[in-house]
Amino acid sequence: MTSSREGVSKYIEVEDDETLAIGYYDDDDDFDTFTDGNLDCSCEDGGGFSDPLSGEVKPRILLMGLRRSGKSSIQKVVFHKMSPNETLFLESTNKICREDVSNSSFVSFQIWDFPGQIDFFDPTFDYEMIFRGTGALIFVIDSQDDYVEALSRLHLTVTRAYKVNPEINFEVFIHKVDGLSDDAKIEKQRDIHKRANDDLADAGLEKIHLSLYLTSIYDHSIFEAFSKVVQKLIPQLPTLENLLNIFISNSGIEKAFLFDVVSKIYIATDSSPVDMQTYELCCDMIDVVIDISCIYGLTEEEAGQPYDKESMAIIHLNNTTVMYLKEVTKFLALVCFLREESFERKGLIDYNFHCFKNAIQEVFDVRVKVQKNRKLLSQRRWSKQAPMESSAASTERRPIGGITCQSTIFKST
Ligand SMILES: Nc1nc2c(ncn2[C@@H]2O[C@H](COP(=O)(O)OP(=O)(O)OP(=O)(O)O)[C@@H](O)[C@H]2O)c(=O)[nH]1
Repeated sequence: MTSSREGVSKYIEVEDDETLAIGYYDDDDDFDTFTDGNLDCSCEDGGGFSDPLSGEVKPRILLMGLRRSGKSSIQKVVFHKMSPNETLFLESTNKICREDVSNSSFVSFQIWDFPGQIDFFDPTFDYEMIFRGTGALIFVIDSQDDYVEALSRLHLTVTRAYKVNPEINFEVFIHKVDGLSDDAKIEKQRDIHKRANDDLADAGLEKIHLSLYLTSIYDHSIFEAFSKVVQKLIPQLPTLENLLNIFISNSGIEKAFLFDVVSKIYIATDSSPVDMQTYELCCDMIDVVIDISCIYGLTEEEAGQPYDKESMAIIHLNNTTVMYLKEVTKFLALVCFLREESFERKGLIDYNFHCFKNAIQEVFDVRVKVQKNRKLLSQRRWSKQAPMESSAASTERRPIGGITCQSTIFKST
């Protein structure tokens, strides 16, 4: 399964304080510039879940850390399906690279991969401009290396970013933990957590919250960590969680995940705890569905979409658990875990799923409306044609939590 943009990665080169050369590296590695500066690169989506809002401001995720800590590898493995072994041949990044990830409307953001050493004192580096529009800052620490320098860099980066934008989520990936024993992992995490927080406390910045994750590109931990980072940037998350809770409790399902199929990031799950094994099984199931579909599901005339409206799969595990995957949108899948006896009421589950899908559509529609109004508002602000306070559009904004889903879900008995 590939995004429709595979092979063409969009990048941005920071040239000076104000000027950004916007363009992309194509397969022959030439940097081509968009003359009109049009950055809209969301995927076309016939399923009705595309984002028709060109010019929408997407949350920005920054990947920072020392040289060779693994930033580019993370981006390539999670978003470009690069196999972990291939990352051995990645060259060092020497300029800021930007990529738009627009798999579905809920998973839509920009990733900025920074070269190892950013000099905050370099006058040509406008870090204020960069941090101002940032949703999450991922700082990657190589756990197989001495991390004293990384910690001081983390401190400098976090304090600078916080001063510019206190809303940023600070995420620390303690990376390359594949070479460590379980005890060593816990010990490293504890030590890094303590030292980083002590440094912040010394600077009087104990209110800054750092979230720590143990990650490796050689297992699913990097996908799980990225899922959590992305989830924090989805304003509709509580609504999605709520919908999943209602769906599973009325259908006899034990656990359900809403997955972005392309990246295998789960954008929401019900409120019961997630264990790594369950998450890994879901990822494997998605791979199986896509692989089987690629091999047996595509006719020669088809342009090659292995995931579509018809996509669904049922896997019976040997512990009386059933895994059930259903297509929600062109880019989203619902993966559920349930007992065999609950699966006997498949009709009820399918009906409830239908209601769930409609509810997701409603959430999406509200989001589109909010974004449209925001765009309208900013256009008006720029053209100074209408005062901001009296804009009718602003009255249209309503909190996403206020959605009432009208679909009736039937209760499993
Ligand atoms: N063992 C292990 N190696 C990793 C992991 N992630 C990345 N690497 C390796 O780390 C090396 C550096 O990775 P890069 O992704 O180029 O690092 P970077 O941070 O982008 O480096 P710069 O571009 O120089 O800033 C590569 O050889 C990767 O194969 C991991 O999870 N485990």
